[in-house]
Amino acid sequence: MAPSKQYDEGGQLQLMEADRVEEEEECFESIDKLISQGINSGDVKKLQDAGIYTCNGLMMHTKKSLTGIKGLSEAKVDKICEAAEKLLSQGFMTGSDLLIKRKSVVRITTGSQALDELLGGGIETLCITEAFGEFRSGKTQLAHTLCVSTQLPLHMHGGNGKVAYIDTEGTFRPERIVPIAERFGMDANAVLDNIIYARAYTYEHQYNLLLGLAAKMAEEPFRLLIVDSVIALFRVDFSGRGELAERQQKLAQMLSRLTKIAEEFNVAVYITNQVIADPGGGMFITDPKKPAGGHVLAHAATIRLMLRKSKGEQRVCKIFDAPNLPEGEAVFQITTGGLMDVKD
Ligand SMILES: Nc1ncnc2c1ncn2[C@@H]1O[C@H](COP(=O)(O)OP(=O)(O)OP(=O)(O)O)[C@@H](O)[C@H]1O
Repeated sequence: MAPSKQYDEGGQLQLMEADRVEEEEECFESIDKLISQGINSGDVKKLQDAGIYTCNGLMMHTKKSLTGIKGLSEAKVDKICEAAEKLLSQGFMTGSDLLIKRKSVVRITTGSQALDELLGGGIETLCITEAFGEFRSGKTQLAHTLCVSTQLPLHMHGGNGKVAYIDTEGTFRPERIVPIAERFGMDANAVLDNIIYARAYTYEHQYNLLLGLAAKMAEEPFRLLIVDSVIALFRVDFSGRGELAERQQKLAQMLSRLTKIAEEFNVAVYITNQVIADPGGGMFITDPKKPAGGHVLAHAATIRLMLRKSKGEQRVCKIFDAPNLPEGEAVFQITTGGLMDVKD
């Protein structure tokens, strides 16, 4: 479908944020800047072809993996890394500097004030937030709401950015976006145009999509990446105990990629996870279910949320694990306009 004329002329983000651009500051150094440090453009192109679009992203690769790129010798890689180090001041920083860096964290509203308060303001950029829970507990509906709220301006608790959505189960519904956008007073077509969507069919496909995203994120202001669900394809593509070690290793690689994207582009990463029966949970535990993915997922996700059904369209979110949030629960409801507070 051709984009609407209104979108051609500006787009939702530009329309809503024309007067607030000063709040945005680029959080990364483009890989092209290496040219000013004496690296030839052919070698920069090789890095881009390998999915590396920023100097920050480059520093997240080991030299071993960089020499694996066709045409880059060890000597070249050393020179490239030296040049990137000059552009970035990485290494130790003071606590105060880190506090300033943390100020760039954006918190994106979930649509429910109660849930936002539980989360300290909303879904955070620079880290991975995981939601797990049984089917119909609201994981995908939260993803849909975030697709819209991320595009709100910062003063409306949005992220003023675009959204990338990787769907492994085929549950994304663009038609759900329309009433959610209307609820926030946004133009639904523009909102849909600011979401890039890909359906993944294998875990390898899922990983390759992440590699391709770096190019897009280096060019346009993204603020949210959704992977719904992060684990489903791993559970299909690897079977049995015999393949468990390999599955966990590949899952760790994928999650490491997600963490790096979050930090490289100041993006919020929202992933959904499934629950599995926990026979070790003991007979006194009323609902012996635990998140899938084991320790690998537990370590990668910074904020882990457990969703469960309550009466009617009401759902409960519990902080399962988070470094700086107190334990607690929030009740919200799923409506046509997305997640909202429960009205008494
Ligand atoms: N338009 C709507 N209005 C109100 N509630 C809705 C609407 N669309 C979906 N829901 C509610 O959302 C629920 C589905 O939630 P969701 O798809 O987020 O579940 P999930 O946790 O992702 O589950 P799964 O693991 O099956 O993907 C439905 O059961 C329904 O109650």
